[in-house]
Amino acid sequence: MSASLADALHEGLTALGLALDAGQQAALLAYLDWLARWNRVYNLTAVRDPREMLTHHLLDSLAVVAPLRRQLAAMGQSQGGARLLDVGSGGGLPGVVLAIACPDVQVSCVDTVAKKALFVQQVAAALRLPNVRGVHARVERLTETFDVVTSRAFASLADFVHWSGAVLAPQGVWMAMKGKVPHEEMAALPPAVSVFHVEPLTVPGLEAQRCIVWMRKAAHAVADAGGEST
Ligand SMILES: C[S@@+](CC[C@H](N)C(=O)[O-])C[C@H]1O[C@@H](n2cnc3c(N)ncnc32)[C@H](O)[C@@H]1O
Repeated sequence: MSASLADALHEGLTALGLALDAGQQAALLAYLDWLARWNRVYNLTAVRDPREMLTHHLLDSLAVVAPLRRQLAAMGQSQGGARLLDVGSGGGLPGVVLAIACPDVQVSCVDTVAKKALFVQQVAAALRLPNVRGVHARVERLTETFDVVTSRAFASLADFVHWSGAVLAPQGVWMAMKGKVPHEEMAALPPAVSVFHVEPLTVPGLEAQRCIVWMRKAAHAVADAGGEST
């Protein structure tokens, strides 16, 4: 990767207020390199220019790191041991980026397309990321539970929570990465799901609007399901 990409990443991290060490920054650039090189074979992303990929994919995903850390702290979850599922992860966005930035969080990236899950597995091995794995499955078929279930460019909020409801731990949270605040999608959510925060994001170098829609299972829904605290 060129020095200018490394500089651009460094600038982006500074703008986001994220302190990642040299090893983490090198891993992010190596991941970008993998994405760029394997894009044609795996059809991972429509964005092909490395500089654009840095902004649209890496920095876009890195923008949720600080909010994620704050949320885990609020949940009383030290990052160590927290389990995160990235639904419809494709080439590992945001899952691989979050795994690099938060080495104590255990990240699973699930996708229905085998070659995408395989790509994540290959990246995890090549970059020596023991806390990330690619899972080839429909999210509806998974049986484990997770503290945080996230997605980016995946589905409407209603479909996202419907398909991943069974894998969210009773006290867990959904972290949906969205563009503009999706008022209509929020209005279409079932009563068993409550939005507790809509968090605006600023992505360095990106003009477009971004936000996180934080959701959890409504208290009555957890009680009805006989849920217990994690
Ligand atoms: C538009 S891509 C987004 C990829 C990535 N999150 C990103 O931001 O670049 C949506 C992905 O969801 C996957 N997908 C669709 N339905 C799924 C399901 N039920 N379970 C798991 N993955 C699914 C697709 O195979 C596709 O890779």
